[in-house]
Amino acid sequence: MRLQHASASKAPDRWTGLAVYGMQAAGRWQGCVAGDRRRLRQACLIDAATAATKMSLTAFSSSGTSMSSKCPLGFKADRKSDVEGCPLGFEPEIPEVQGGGSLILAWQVKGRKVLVVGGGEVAAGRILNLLNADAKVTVISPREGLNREVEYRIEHNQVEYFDRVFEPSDLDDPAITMVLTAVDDPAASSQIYQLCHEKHIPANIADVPPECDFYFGSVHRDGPLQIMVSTNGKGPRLAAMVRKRIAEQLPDNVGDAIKKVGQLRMRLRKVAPDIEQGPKRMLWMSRVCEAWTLEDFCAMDEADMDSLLDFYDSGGVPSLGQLQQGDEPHTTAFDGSFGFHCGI
Ligand SMILES: C[C@@]1(CC(=O)O)c2cc3[nH]c(cc4nc(cc5[nH]c(cc(n2)[C@H]1CCC(=O)O)[C@@](C)(CC(=O)O)[C@@H]5CCC(=O)O)C(CC(=O)O)=C4CCC(=O)O)c(CCC(=O)O)c3CC(=O)O
Ligand SMILES: NC(=O)C1=CN([C@@H]2O[C@H](COP(=O)(O)OP(=O)(O)OC[C@H]3O[C@@H](n4cnc5c(N)ncnc54)[C@H](O)[C@@H]3O)[C@@H](O)[C@H]2O)C=CC1
Repeated sequence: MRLQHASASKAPDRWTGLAVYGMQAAGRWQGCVAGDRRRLRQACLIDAATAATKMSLTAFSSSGTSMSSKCPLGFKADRKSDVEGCPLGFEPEIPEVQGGGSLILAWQVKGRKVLVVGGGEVAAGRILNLLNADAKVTVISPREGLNREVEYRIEHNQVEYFDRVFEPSDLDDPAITMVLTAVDDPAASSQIYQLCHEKHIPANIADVPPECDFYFGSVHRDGPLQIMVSTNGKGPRLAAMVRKRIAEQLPDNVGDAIKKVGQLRMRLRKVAPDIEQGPKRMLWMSRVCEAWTLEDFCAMDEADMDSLLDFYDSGGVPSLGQLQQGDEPHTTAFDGSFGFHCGI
């Protein structure tokens, strides 16, 4: 019998804390993976190919719950004591809760009705954010207070417009998904918030953070890429500074690179459409993303994409350079080792 402990080394930021134990008994490899639930799910993906061919993998969550239901290939479930009895032991890594933050989401408002009250500079920024997300925007604000940008949106029919102050009946339309106020009248702001609250309409009241169901953040946009920075109300101007610093670090055409990855993923789904292919598809796509740099994706063209997809069946992941030199896919099956070695 031979014992082997292998921990992930390829991408330590992602895999720290994951341990894979392999044991060879009667000529057959038995493996168990120790780590938290998230890592176990990743581990199950990593080892999908291996398990299907060479390993019998047993996975446990840190609470001892069997992970079999989560494992794409239905790994054999067993008892936690088997892990505890594992000669190398393990330290499950449980993410620490850091309360006081916001739940950052990418809200899909496409085609939904959003009411903006106010037509000044802050409203102009809100309207742009909404139009960028394909929302149907209604603006309510007296004409004399309109900012030039808001006037432009109205003139070009990019928004629906009512030339008057807010009235409570403006909230009667059940199609209203969200309300944003940016007015220079604190009493009006609080009244609108109260009404939205009663009607369960999520609202952002620009001048009153405690009366916001959600805050805006500083957003970097490049095609499909959006990066939002929030300081949770502490320093909005700093949010903009951090956003600019992050954007400076990115390759110029990273938005295009992301579009291309989107195409690659769609084409991959055509090459491997079956639901059972899901784990292999995700594993291969993850490996490509880890092996290639952002700059590689920026440089990838249609022909590279086609050649790359030719490697999917074998599970191989060529570098961009290899693709461009015309390397052919290997015919041998992918061993599933994903950068760590289990001595199989
Ligand atoms: C809580 C929040 C609620 C919300 O608006 O959703 C909020 C609240 C308030 N902002 C105020 C002031 C300023 N806000 C900005 C700029 C931005 N403010 C944004 C978001 C947020 N602002 C939310 C928290 C987000 C976070 O903390 O991360 C950004 C990120 C996004 C956006 O607005 O789209 C956008 C930068 C976008 C970019 O440039 O990329 C500037 C700078 C400038 O205009 O250049 C100033 C002046 C300088 C200063 O005061 O710091 C005031 C005081 C008003 C007063 O004193 O009267 C309040 C109310 C209060 O704090 O009480
Ligand atoms: N959250 C944020 O990022 C920021 C918030 N603010 C706050 O946002 C608010 C708006 O700021 P600005 O756009 O610079 O002001 P602004 O004075 O340029 O615009 C206010 C707009 O609200 C309209 N308005 C006033 N009362 C109204 C009502 N009852 N119904 C409909 N429209 C009405 C005015 O006609 C005008 O178009 C201010 O209270 C300001 O303190 C200011 C800077 C940043």
